[in-house]
Amino acid sequence: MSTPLPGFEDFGGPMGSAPAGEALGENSGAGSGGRGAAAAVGHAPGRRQLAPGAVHVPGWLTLAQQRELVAACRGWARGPVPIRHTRLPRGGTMSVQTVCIGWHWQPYAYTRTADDVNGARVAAFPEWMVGLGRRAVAEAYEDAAAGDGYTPDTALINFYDGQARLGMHQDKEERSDAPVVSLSIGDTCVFRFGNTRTRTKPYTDVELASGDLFVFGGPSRFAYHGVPKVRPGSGDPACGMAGGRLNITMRVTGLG
Ligand SMILES: O=C(O)CCC(=O)C(=O)O
Ligand SMILES: [Fe+2]
Repeated sequence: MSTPLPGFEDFGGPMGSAPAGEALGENSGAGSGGRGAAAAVGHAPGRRQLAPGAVHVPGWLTLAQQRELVAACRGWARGPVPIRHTRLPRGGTMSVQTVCIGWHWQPYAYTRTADDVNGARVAAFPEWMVGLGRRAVAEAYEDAAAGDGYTPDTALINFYDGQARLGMHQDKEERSDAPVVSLSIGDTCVFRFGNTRTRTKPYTDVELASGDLFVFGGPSRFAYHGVPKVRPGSGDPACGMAGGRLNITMRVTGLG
C-alpha cells in the first residue's frame, strides 16, 4: 500500500491477532452494567445532549475495544480498496484519508465499487459492527428500541494526521434519516457541531477524545459539522495508534 499513514501502520499491540469483533461483541461503555446482557441499555456516564438528537458519550469504548477497531480498520485500510485522500469534484483532495466499508462514498454518491480508486468492491459491513451501532444508538438515546431498529450498512473510516481538517458539511448522501454513529480513537479533535441551515454559527465545539461516541439523528441528523483541529500527540498509544486520529461514522444508506 503506497499511502503513508503516520502512526497508523506501526501498530503492533497484543490485540493485533484477536479476531475482529471479539471484545466488540460485548456490551460497551464504562458504565454498562450487566455485560453480556445484549438487550440491556447501559447507563452512559458523562452523556451530554448538545441538541435534540445529538448526543456525546465520552469514553464509551474501552481501550481493548479501541484496539480491536484499530486493527480492523488497519485491515480495511490495506484493501480491497486502499485508504486514500478522496478527490473532490472541483479538483483538489481532502486532507483526511478515507476508506469505506459496505458502500463506497464519494462526494456525492454511494456505489458498491470504488470507481475513483481501484474499481474493487468494498469490504462487507460486518455483523459485529451492526451490533456495535445498535448499542451506540440505544445507549446514546437511552432507548433500547431505537437501537433495535438501527441497521447501519456503511461506514466511512477517516484517518487524520496532525494537519488534517474536515470542513463544515452535512452527511446527506444517504436516503435515510437514521442516525449517524461516530466513534473516535487516537488523538483528540475539536468537533464543530452546527445547525441544519448554514455552515456558520450557531455551532458548538466539543472535544472528541479516544473512545468517545457521538450520535446525531432526529432533528440533528442533517446538521452541519466538521473537524477544524486535531491535537497531535494527545492520544494514548494504548488505544492501538502511535499517533493521529481515527474516526468511524456508521450510517444507513437507504440504498438496496
Ligand atoms: O471525523 C469526524 O469526527 C467526523 C467525520 C465526518 O463528519 C464524516 O466523515 O462525514
Ligand atoms: Fe460528516
